[in-house]
Amino acid sequence: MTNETWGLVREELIKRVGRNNYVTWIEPLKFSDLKHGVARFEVPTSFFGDWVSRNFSDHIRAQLNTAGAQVERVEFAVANRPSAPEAAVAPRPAAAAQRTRSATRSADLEEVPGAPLDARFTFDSFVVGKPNELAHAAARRVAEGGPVSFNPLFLYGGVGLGKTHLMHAIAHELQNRQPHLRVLYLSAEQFMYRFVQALRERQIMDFKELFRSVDVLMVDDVQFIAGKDSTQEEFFHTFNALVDQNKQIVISADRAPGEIKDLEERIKSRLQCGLVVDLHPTDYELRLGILQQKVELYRSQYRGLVLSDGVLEFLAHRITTNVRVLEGALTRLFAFASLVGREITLELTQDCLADILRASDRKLTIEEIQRKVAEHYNIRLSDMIGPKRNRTIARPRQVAMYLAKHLTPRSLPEIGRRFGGRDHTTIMHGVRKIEELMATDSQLNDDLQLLRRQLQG
Ligand SMILES: Nc1ncnc2c1ncn2[C@@H]1O[C@H](COP(=O)(O)OP(=O)(O)OP(=O)(O)O)[C@@H](O)[C@H]1O
Repeated sequence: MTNETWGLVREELIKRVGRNNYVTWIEPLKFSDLKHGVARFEVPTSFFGDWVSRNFSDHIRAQLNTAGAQVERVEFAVANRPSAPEAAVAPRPAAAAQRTRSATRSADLEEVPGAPLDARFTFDSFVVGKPNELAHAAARRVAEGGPVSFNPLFLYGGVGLGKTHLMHAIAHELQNRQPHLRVLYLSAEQFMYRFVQALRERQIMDFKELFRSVDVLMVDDVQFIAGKDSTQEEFFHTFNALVDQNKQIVISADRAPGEIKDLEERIKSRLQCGLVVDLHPTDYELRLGILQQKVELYRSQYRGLVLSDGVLEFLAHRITTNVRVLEGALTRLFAFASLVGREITLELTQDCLADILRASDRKLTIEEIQRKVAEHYNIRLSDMIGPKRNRTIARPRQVAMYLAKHLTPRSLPEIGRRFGGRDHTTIMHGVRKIEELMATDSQLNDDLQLLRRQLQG
């Protein structure tokens, strides 16, 4: 294979990986040689090589094979040249246009090595509903890039509710509005990975400098660093340095800062300093809105497909787990219907999505609620059904009664039986007590929200 052939193959990869990824990760690859089924490429840094290898080597291999080259493996090696400091990091996503425009700027200014952004995750494609309107409004405010009004913006919520989507949307918007800003988006896992690599390669000063020199830092899934002491420590210092310089930070996690176990107290309290907003579980209207938007997108891809009335409503009603599952269901349905060339009817939907529908139907049991609540309050499961009356036991028990009443279809006597044979009036009293306390006790409200989220997945 020649360099020229690689040039052509490379262009084809845009379709697979998107333009941003292409510009950041594929274009800089230099083809070295292809021998015995191994295609070798030169990369600017070892981080770059690791990243491309982990994220894009399958795409590259597949594309090379499609073009007729016989490739079993793709390897990346750092170019053999004196290491200039600026060669130690990868270019920032979508920075190519800027790179040509501002060729005179110092090299390190242009090199912010973040994770690739998903081109589909924009504000335009984000459907707003009651459960996410506050998170959306806060994200929009940050994306305007005006004076920093809250720092950090902390977005949290259950699996697949749109945290990553909103973070990418902020990054896209900032890059469009203010291309000179250095926006760094990465997951907490990548933060740790980069930190460990910097330690190993004795480049910790470069690491510090780099992370302290961005204008906007976005870290996804921060709960990942809980319990990882030196990473937490480094994160803490980075965080402080940026806040001191009045740089915007956006963080996401699967739960509120105070609820992340094994996260240092000082980090928890810093994370709570800005605006903490919750992406609530979706409601029916939001799910329907998301499905309608997706169908619009699919119309161009699957021309001629007919969708019967009531199918989207059925899906929005039945698949309540998370948006990722909902999207997956719709994608499968359209692909299947187009393969068999049939109209998407309710019947076809039920057949094609039987497994997903069954999984979504899973009923929550009172035992699961008791177990989760006991774990949350750190009491023994046996105390849920036992006779103890002291408040540290009785209150969690009432919380479990309340959740059993609201999250399962069980009657009060049935719930009573599962709580060690208690009378239905005791259950009613417990439920009322919690309802009363909810009016004044914000900690209790937080606990209930978290538990609901965990139980309803
Ligand atoms: N309000 C929304 N409008 C449109 N799409 C959405 C919305 N919420 C979520 N999605 C879509 O659902 C999928 C999952 O969202 P995302 O990856 O942002 O979830 P997450 O909250 O980061 O989940 P995780 O906890 O797994 O990291 C994505 O494809 C995203 O585009």
